[in-house]
Amino acid sequence: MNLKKIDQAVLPTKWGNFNIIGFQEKNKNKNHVALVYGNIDNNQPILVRIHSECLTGDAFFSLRCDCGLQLQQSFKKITEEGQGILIYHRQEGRNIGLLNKIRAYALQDKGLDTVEANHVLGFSADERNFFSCAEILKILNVKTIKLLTNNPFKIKNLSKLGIKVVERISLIVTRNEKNDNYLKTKAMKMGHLF
Ligand SMILES: Nc1nc2c(ncn2[C@@H]2O[C@H](COP(=O)(O)OP(=O)(O)OP(=O)(O)O)[C@@H](O)[C@H]2O)c(=O)[nH]1
Repeated sequence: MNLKKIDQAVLPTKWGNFNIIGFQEKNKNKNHVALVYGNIDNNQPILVRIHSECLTGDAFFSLRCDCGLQLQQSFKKITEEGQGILIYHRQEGRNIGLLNKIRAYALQDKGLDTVEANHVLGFSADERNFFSCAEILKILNVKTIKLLTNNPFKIKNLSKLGIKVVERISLIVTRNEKNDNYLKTKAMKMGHLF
């Protein structure tokens, strides 16, 4: 195991009380969190959202992406389900980091799309991995899940890491003129299903 569970506490949110659990990667100063709702019954597939960090969308209400609204929808769907887990996946900007994401935004302001901008900066379109997410689920004794995502790549990756995804549940948010190109590029070049 590469992850160590640090501690947990109640986190009251506007959707209800979650249990926030902190994890630390061994040998690295990197942390992850899982928010657990309800009494997890591991005899059935658990509703899970793996939400990749997006400071601009999640905290600053950016309209450039769909991240913030997807995060809110995830809280809502998990509480409506009565149980579920939201993993906040600390790989900002599809794992190029915040400063490179700002560089990528600057290139997009000049006309490149999100994939082209990553390439110009020397990255692949998606630099993420899901090792820590699979490990968190295993630590929580969860092996079979229903995943909230539009991205089949996540399902493929989790399956390779021993997590069985029995259902994909879409997270469709309202488009606006600022995120329209981003969402079109994700559908056309990155295989997202909208
Ligand atoms: N490199 C880069 N990252 C971005 C950009 N816009 C958003 N992100 C990051 O993209 C990540 C979210 O990935 P998305 O491709 O939007 O969605 P996903 O997680 O693959 O799929 P969903 O499960 O449907 O949300 C977050 O880490 C964001 O910070 C961008 O223009 N460039």
